Amino acid sequence: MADPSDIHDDPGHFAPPLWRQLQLTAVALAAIRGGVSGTAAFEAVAPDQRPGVQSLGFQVLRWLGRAEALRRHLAKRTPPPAADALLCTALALAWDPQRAPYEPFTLVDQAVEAAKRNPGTRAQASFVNACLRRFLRERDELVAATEREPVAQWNHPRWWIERLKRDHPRDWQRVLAADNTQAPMTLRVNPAWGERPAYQAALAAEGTPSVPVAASGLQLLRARPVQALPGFAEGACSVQDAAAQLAAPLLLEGLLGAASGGAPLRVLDACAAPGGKTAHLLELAGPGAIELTALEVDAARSLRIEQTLARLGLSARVVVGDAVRPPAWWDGRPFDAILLDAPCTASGIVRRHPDVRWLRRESDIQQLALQQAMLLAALWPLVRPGGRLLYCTCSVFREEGAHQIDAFLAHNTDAALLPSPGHLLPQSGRIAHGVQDNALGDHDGFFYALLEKQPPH
Ligand SMILES: C[S@@+](CC[C@H](N)C(=O)[O-])C[C@H]1O[C@@H](n2cnc3c(N)ncnc32)[C@H](O)[C@@H]1O
Repeated sequence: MADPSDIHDDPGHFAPPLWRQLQLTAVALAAIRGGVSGTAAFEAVAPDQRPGVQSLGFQVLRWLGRAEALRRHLAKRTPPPAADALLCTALALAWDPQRAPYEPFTLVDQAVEAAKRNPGTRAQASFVNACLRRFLRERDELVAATEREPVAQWNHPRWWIERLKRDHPRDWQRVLAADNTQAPMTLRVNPAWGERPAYQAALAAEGTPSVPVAASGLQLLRARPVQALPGFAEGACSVQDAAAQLAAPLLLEGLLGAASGGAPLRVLDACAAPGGKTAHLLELAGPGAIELTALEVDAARSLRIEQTLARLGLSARVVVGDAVRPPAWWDGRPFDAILLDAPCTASGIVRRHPDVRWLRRESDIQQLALQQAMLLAALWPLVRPGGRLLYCTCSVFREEGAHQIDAFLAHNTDAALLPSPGHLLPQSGRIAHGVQDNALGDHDGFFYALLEKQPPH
């Protein structure tokens, strides 16, 4: 999937009339309901209109459970998809006056205008008008009537809520609440450019205050387009969530410098695109310290690794291949360290991808867990005795995290679990609110397990 850090719901500079933005937002919602990813749905919007539409769209996706519940109360029969998407768009934006981006009556007026001006919804314009005017009159009663429905209350599918209750009985409510917040923009400073305090000062000089996170990160107090960041095009920094910034140090710390005879460490990044963690491994190791292979099954996505590395002035051996089938791409020499950032449900990065919860099916978890187990089984033989494999996913579900590793350890007696973060739950705000796993403040949900291969007896 796309790099989670690519997306920021930062309102744009140019804004077309609100009715047009609502139309485009509803089109994106209809596409997502049809199975298109949020990234693709918003990329289909013209570039000058995209920031505003994406900002509205993210808000709609965060409150879609509530909007759909309200729509069911307002209309017994589901209207045609285009009209339903527009109705739900307006309801998601207007249901809570505290969070509404415009006055609710303005949103209603403009949604009706949007319905009238689109030939695909014109026939339902008076129906949309009637539903939304009734919503304005009876808002408090309608909202109260939906309050007891978990999907309306938490804005996640029912199965997701149940799964979180089971997986994180103490923290499920906090995780769901965090999922519905807007994630901050977090950067990783490239040490080849300079020290973190120097980059923080450069940002501050341009009016962007920030706070340090993780070992080399900065959390911006106000998001900015990446091209406006000082030195971005020249590789001064990368956009990467604080939890994702743990991967490279976890894998390399203790190994760097301890390698045999000063030879570079042989490192494999097995699921590498778009290359965020590949680049961090190279930055952390410094020139010549590691010999890195970045493997990616998707040829088109592998180009993004090349682009990431070129911008940062780094280099690796980028290989298109399937990690489950090493004979096709492996030279037979064991690796000192392998990063397995496995494909997963992405249930930990819902703040940055609010569409994910609506696109996933519960059966995806099992399917992805099977893929992850196959990747682990295929890559473990490639680790040298005494070497390491770091398994990670951006998922909060235990089947893709702790349960996966428990099963792996039960079947691989030569594997030992080194001290690892385990499940990091997504959290918004700088202050830890008692989610015990978290020590970083504000970050996405991740799972990390660092495995060491025991030398043969
Ligand atoms: C979670 S993303 C990796 C993100 C990346 N590590 C980063 O930090 O920028 C998972 C990647 O694994 C790739 N992938 C999935 N199955 C694979 C396989 N069997 N072999 C190699 N790559 C695979 C996907 O195409 C996707 O690009």
